[in-house]
Amino acid sequence: MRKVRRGISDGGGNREEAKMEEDGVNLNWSLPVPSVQELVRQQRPDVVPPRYLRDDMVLADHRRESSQGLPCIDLGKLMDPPSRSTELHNLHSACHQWGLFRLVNHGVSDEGLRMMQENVQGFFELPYHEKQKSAQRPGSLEGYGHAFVTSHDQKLGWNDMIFLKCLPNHERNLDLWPQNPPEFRIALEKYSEDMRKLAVAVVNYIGMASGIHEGELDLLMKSFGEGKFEIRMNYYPACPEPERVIGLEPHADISGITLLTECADMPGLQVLSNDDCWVTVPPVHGSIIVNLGQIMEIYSNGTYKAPDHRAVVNKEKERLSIATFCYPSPSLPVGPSPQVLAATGLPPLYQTLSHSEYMQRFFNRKLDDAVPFIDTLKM
Ligand SMILES: O=C(O)CCC(=O)C(=O)O
Ligand SMILES: [Fe+2]
Repeated sequence: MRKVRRGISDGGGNREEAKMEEDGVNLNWSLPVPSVQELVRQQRPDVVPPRYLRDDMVLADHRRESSQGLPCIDLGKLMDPPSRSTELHNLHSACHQWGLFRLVNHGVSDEGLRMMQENVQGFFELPYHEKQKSAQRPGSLEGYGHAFVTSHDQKLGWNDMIFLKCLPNHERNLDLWPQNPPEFRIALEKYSEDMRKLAVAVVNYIGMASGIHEGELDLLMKSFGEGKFEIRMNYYPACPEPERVIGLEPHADISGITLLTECADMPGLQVLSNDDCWVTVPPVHGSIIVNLGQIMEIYSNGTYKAPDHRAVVNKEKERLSIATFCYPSPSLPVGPSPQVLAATGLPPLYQTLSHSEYMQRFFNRKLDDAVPFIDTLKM
């Protein structure tokens, strides 16, 4: 069993949580907590306030390894018939061993990436009261705030975020979309379209690499083309004691795949390797990090993995990242691929659920550290 908690922040079994569980209240919301960016800006602390201290988790776990060996996949080579089969083989190993890879030649224009990154940076540079116009409303995770804070004494990540539903269009809550910087909305619309196109292409090749073909492959691509795209923009301020906090705590995404870009060249993302080391994924200008989410781990019947990853922070400078969570259409059940099962001759490791049941199980699950979410879906 995996050691790392999945998907949800530390809560530690206190009274509020126990009560929420009794009441059947789900976790698709977050308590308002102070902005870390404001805390740093106003107080310029020399030491980290107690609520952010994660000595328990971070120090025990702070072995680092070089990034050598992290896979890099070239989408141009996948698209080009003469180089395809070698690159599919590399993609298969990347998804199997890491569940994460750097993608180059991805076809998203530098201009599109830059415009989005500048607008995200511009949003976080606004005065607090301006950002608060997009603040999360009670009972929802969408908007400017924090995710998965469910009790008043819960430890916090060194992070502020804004989380917005982008596609399909009718899922947008435009009242939460910042009007400032003035080009933010245009940039986000364009970026989410770019991410949709890219996700369809990436999923096509991940499907091929896992041995899926014809009708099922078409269905997989179509369902990502019609899928849900949700974007989380993260701001991690510089921290006086970076080794004592965590930017974003270890988790695996519940998406199909996640496409991650970074606004500058500050490292922070780390992925857990097969031999349990946190490996830094250094930013490389213009590339996009792809990590598999738990829907793809289930779809591949466990052949591919949704890796545990986390973000650490540093003393020198803030770091900003943009994570696009790409989900297949809710009409596609979440379960092992019939063609993968047929090709491997293995029994299904996971149950097949409707998309809404999968999401409900995630948000309604018990805050039980011992069992990672994906393991609760095993047969
Ligand atoms: O900031 C990062 O590099 C990681 C972001 C992430 O994992 C997430 O938002 O789910
Ligand atoms: Fe993530």
